[in-house]
Amino acid sequence: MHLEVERLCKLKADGTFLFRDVSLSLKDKEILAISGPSGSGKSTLLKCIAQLTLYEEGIIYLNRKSPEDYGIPNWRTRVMYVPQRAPVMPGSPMEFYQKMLSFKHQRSRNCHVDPIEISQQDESWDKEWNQLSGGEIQRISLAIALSCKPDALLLDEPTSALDPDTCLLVEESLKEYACILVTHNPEQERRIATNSFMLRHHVDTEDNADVSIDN
Ligand SMILES: Nc1ncnc2c1ncn2[C@@H]1O[C@H](COP(=O)(O)OP(=O)(O)OP(=O)(O)O)[C@@H](O)[C@H]1O
Repeated sequence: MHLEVERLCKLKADGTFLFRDVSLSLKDKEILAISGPSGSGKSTLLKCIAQLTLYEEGIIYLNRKSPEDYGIPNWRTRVMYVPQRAPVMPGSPMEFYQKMLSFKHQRSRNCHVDPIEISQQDESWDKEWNQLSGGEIQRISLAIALSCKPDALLLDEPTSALDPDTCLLVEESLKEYACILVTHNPEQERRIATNSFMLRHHVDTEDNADVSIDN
């Protein structure tokens, strides 16, 4: 697996750069940590890579194929974004998971593992989403994503609502995957990141690239 991002640029609504010329590379079992101040564009960067948000310039490849080569729905099952907070949804996590499995692009991948086993919390799966704690929602959302075995996981502060012990458990489980992970926790970055960068507020001077990481 090789995910490559080359010179990705994203403009804000006012026409100035949110970030400019971000380049990065991710391979199997690597964890790339992204830190940086609030509003510097970390979540937006992940959403651009997942093809959930448009960007102005740049190219993204998975195994040398573009999102268009895969088709966007297929790309999103392979390069999967997990938001910091799951949107409020009706029903239970199990209903959500069953529905997700019925989507053509998930069905065709046919490589799911049991998310209940991954989450190690049987009792939460049949409750309504709105009866779960922030930490329970975070663990279940991550377990659903891991169970789909995406090629790359794009994780937006995946442990921000977890207690320290659960956080360490989740970190251990991530080491098997290729992840780009947004974190505000320098200790977490030290514990699990194989590579890292800080996204700062963009200063618009000539040829001012924000990040370039090449493995
Ligand atoms: N699709 C979009 N197009 C243009 N600008 C956007 C888009 N989505 C978000 N933004 C703007 O980009 C800025 C950065 O938002 P983003 O959520 O990416 O920051 P962040 O670094 O993840 O912040 P935090 O650490 O607080 O979560 C915000 O000002 C937001 O309004």
